[in-house]
Amino acid sequence: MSLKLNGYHNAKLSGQNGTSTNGHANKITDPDIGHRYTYEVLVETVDFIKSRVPFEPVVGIICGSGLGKNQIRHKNASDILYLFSEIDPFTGSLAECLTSPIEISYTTIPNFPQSTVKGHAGSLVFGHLSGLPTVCMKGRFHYYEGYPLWKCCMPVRVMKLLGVTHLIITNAAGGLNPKFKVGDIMFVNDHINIMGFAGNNPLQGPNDERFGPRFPPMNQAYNRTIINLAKKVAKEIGLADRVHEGVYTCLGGPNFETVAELNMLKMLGADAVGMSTVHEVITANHCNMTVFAFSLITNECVVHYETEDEPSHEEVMDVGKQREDSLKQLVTELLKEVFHLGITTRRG
Ligand SMILES: O=P(O)(O)O[C@H]1O[C@H](CO)[C@@H](O)[C@H]1O
Ligand SMILES: Nc1nc2[nH]cnc2c(=O)[nH]1
Repeated sequence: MSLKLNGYHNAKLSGQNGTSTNGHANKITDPDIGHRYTYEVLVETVDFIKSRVPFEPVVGIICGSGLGKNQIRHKNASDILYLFSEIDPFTGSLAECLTSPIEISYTTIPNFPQSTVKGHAGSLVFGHLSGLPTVCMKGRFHYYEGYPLWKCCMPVRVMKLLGVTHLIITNAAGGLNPKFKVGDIMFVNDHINIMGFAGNNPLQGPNDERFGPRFPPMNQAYNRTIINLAKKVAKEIGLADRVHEGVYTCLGGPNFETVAELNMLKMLGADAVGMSTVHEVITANHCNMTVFAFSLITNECVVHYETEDEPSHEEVMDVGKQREDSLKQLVTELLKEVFHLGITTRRG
C-alpha cells in the first residue's frame, strides 16, 4: 500500500540508521528504540481499519473523560459493531452524533493500545457528522496509564494516515481561571507543555519525515479561525456566557494537584489543567493537521487550604454527562461552519 503525506513520502526515516536530521553521527540513547511505532507498523493498522470502513474520514474527534463513555448498541459481538439505525444526535456521548456508525473496538485493532480508564470506552467509531466523514476516538490514552507519550499519540498518526485533516480534541479539565465555573467550556488557544520542560515529548526519538519535520513550530498550534467560528456558534446556540478562551496545561497525573502546584500553574499563565491533550496537539501539528481543542471545566481547582472540597474522577464524569448535549450541539454546528468556509490544513 502506498500512502503519500505532504511530500514526505520518499524521505528516509532519520535517526534510526545512524544519521540524524542535523547530519551528526547519531548515538541513540532512547530506551524505547525498537518498540516505537514505525511508519510501516502504522500502515498495517491503517490497512486493517480501511478493510472495515468503506469511506475515508476527514474529521477526527478525541473524546475527553465522560464524553466518550457510552457503549453504542450493536447487533453482534464481532469485532465490527454495525449499528441498527440512525441515532438521535443529541443523546448519548459525542460519538453517538455520528450517523450510520461503524464501531471498532481497540482490542481488535492491530498494534493499538488499550483503554484502562473509566469514562474512556475504547473504540473507534466511524460515521458522518454534519455530513462529513468522521472518526471518533471513544477513549484516549494517558501517560498515567503507563503509556509513553509517543504511544498515547499513536491514534493521531493513524487518523492522519486514514485521511483526517481536521482534529477536534476535547478534554475534562480543572478550572484555574477564577472566572470559570463548573460546566463552562474553554476554547484552548495555547498550551504550556510542562512535561516537555522536563524533556518528555511525544516527538522525542527518531523523526520520520514522512510525518513531519524534526523541529516543528508550535506557535500556531490551535487554529485561530476555528476558535473564532466556535465563539460565533456558541453565541448562536445560547452558550455565549458559558464559553471562554484560554491556556491549557497538562500534568502527568494520575493524582490531582496540590494547592501549591495549582497556584504555581496559575502564576505561569494556565487557565485550565488536565492530564491529556498537549501531546496529542503536538503530534497533530507535527503531521500538519488543523487542530481545534476545548476543555469542559469539570471542577474548580482548589487553590487555598481552607476548604474540605476535593476533586474526583466521579465528579469529572458527572459534569461530562450533564454538559454532553451542549457539547454535541457545539461540535455539530461548528463542523458545518468549518467546512462551509473550507479551512485548509496548517501548511496548505
Ligand atoms: O483529559 P481527559 O481524558 O478528558 O480526562 C481528564 O479527567 C481525568 C481525571 O478525572 C484525567 O484523565 C484528565 O486528563
Ligand atoms: N490534572 C487535572 N486533571 C483534571 N481533569 C479534570 N479535572 C482535573 C483537575 O483538576 N486536574
